[in-house]
Amino acid sequence: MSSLPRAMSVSPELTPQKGHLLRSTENASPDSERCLGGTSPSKNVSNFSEPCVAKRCVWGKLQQNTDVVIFLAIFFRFKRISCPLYRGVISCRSFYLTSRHRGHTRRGRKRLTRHRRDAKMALHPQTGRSYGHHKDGSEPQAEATAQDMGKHSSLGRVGPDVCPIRGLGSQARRPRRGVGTTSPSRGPRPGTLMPATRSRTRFIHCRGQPPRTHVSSKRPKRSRIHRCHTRVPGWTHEKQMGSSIEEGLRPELSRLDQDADLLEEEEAARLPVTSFEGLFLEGNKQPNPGQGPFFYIGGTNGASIISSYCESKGWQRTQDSRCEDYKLKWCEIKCRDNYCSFREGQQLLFQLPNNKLLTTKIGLLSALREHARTLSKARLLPSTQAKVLKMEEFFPETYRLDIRDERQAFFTLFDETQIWICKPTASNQGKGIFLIRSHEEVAALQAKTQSIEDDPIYRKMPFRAPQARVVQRYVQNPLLLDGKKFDVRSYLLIACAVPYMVFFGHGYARLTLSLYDPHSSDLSGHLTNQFMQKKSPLYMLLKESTVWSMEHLNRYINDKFRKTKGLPRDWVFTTFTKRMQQIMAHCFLAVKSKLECKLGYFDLIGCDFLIDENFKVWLLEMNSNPALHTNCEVLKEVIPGVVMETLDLALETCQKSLHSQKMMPLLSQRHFVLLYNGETTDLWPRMGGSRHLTRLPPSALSSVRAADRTGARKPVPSRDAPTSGFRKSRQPDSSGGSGAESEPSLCSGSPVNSRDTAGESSLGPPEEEREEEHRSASHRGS
Ligand SMILES: Nc1ncnc2c1ncn2[C@@H]1O[C@H](COP(=O)(O)OP(=O)(O)OP(=O)(O)O)[C@@H](O)[C@H]1O
Ligand SMILES: [Mg+2]
Ligand SMILES: [Mg+2]
Repeated sequence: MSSLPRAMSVSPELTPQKGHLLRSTENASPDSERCLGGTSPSKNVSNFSEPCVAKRCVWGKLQQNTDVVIFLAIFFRFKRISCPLYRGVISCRSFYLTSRHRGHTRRGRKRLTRHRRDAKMALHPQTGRSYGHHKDGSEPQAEATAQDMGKHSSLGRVGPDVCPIRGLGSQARRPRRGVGTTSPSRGPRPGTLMPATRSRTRFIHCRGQPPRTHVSSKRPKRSRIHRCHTRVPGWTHEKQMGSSIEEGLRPELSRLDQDADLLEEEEAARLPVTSFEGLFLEGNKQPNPGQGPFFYIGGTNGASIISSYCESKGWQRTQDSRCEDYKLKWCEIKCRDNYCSFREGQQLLFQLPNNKLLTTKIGLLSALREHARTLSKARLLPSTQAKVLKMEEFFPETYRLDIRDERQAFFTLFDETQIWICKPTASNQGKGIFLIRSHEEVAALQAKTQSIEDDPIYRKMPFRAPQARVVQRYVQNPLLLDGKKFDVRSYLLIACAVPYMVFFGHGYARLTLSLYDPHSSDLSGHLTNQFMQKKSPLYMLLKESTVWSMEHLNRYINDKFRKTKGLPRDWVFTTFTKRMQQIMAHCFLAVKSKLECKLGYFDLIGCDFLIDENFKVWLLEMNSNPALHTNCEVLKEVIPGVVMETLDLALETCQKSLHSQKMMPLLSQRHFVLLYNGETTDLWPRMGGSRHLTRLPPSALSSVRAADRTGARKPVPSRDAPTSGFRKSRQPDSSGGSGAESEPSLCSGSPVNSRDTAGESSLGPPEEEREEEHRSASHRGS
């Protein structure tokens, strides 16, 4: 407790208004007694603008009645009421963080020095003395410390290691034991800004935001987060701890931060490119403990791979989800705040904010439908007669159950010769899926949806409302591998969003454990997800057989079907690969103009394909946050490569975009295949201004090169399958797709402002949004 007066004496002579405020809060002189004795807060605030009076108040009171001050400090600490003292403390901390951060740069230090000198002169024009001097000459210890510091270091010298708020700097940087000058070599450590053993230091740092680790040359703007109120659908709405306290203080804080912000913005305006360079070019640096660069991983999906990648670059992992000074953030679950505080061009953030346009079942269906409408209109134009991929050629017939007309259409067309599969829009891992085969099952579904629609309570309960669902025609005749059903997981990588750099990547095949029987009611034979297979007691024994590499699949198909079905050699790496690429490019184009893009956003989307016995390729769905587990040997081989190349490409493309460099060739491109190069296709601003894509007029849009290379990964040579010819092979596409197929020039031309039809009328608010918001924390990529 003895250190409390020192804490409260922090920053007497310092800098502009921040220091003034703090001093004012400590007023115990006649002036301040009036304040504390019940003057209105507004009056108190006005008093703060009189620094000299306030300063005298502080020291007078401290000197006379330290215990009263201590008591009041504790009182306000616990009461958390909006009072000058409290505001002052907040301001002090805020300014401390700001200044400390600015002190990281040489220019920042110079500015601080100049700024302080000005402040000192303003406070003591006659004497030129800057520090709190009491009429009686007495000084609290912190004051003495401050003066000591002044002696040891020149008066105006302020280094990065000396907090501009005197006394607080040394306290902030190390435990209070042995207060004195701070070693210049000592930097702040994240999470250890203030020693927890001292109530005074806790007092200061418990307010406002939790300790953060400021590393980059630009101060994270706390206020920006809170200023951003846009409710972006599709993410969890995390409440920041302590935000309510700060909300109440926002006007004061923003006013008080103004100076620092202005200074910093000036500074940032001078040095933007250097800071970007620093950010993206400093890979493989020696780690500097506690100093970053930082990365944050939310969840466990792929965490160890991402983590080792980042650590190999010399970055440090932070566990603070609110850390804003990160270089890379990879979260399983999208969080609105991440996007609000995102610093374009300085950071990498995994997942596009509205990737649900592709990665929910209703989103994808709606996007494809709308794209089909646009394309059909375009087809009427004589200049766009090229063959276009049709949705029904690769996407099983699907109906939304949350739209009455569609539901009715499905109930009407159903007959018992078909099987349908009913899936929740935004779920994964096969959860909530069931098959519909009989009229009874249809009737039950009809009754359920009807009762839900009729129930007003359900409609009003946002979290209890039934999930929006689709029914999809079940592909009854899948290609089987040794009698087992399988699907193929591939990847759509949006490595860069400004300009778009979109890639295709091979994944693996997922097989069921049991033999396929279309009439079986056991879902584990119908659903090929690993999650479903893991439920089987045989899984641990046979898990290696449930995941095949693409090479294995290729060999198998070569061996078993090449002759009997008249397939080209290496069908998997030629025709099939090309078809997947076409489909992915088509889907991407369907949403291209609607995705929210900022430089630094990147996304890895898992795409599931089913091959039927006629070798027709079906897209089943696209997944955000695809599973990156490595619990099988094949996954151990495939997944780390996918993740690391994803990160490499995201870094390289972002860096090139930032520096207006040509994207190609990409040094980090290994297995991924470029599907879409926005640099050559879109008009986009290279630097400065809004980074939102500027669209060319439709007539100027060139055709999309859906696939500039056919095979992403070379097949492992099999005895009878020499690899030499696999890239050249251009055999007829037995899946029905044409090798020469490309999108016409208008294919990407859905209007910029066109609405996402995923938000069409439904049972109350769009279900997919609600669902996505409330995906449980245990949600894992699948
Ligand atoms: N139309 C269909 N015809 C045949 N099988 C299908 C169809 N749709 C889905 N399946 C099977 O059901 C499985 C789960 O479907 P889907 O992938 O759409 O659901 P999910 O819950 O999102 O699963 P995940 O995200 O884990 O892949 C697929 O892997 C596939 O085996
Ligand atoms: Mg899925
Ligand atoms: Mg799937």
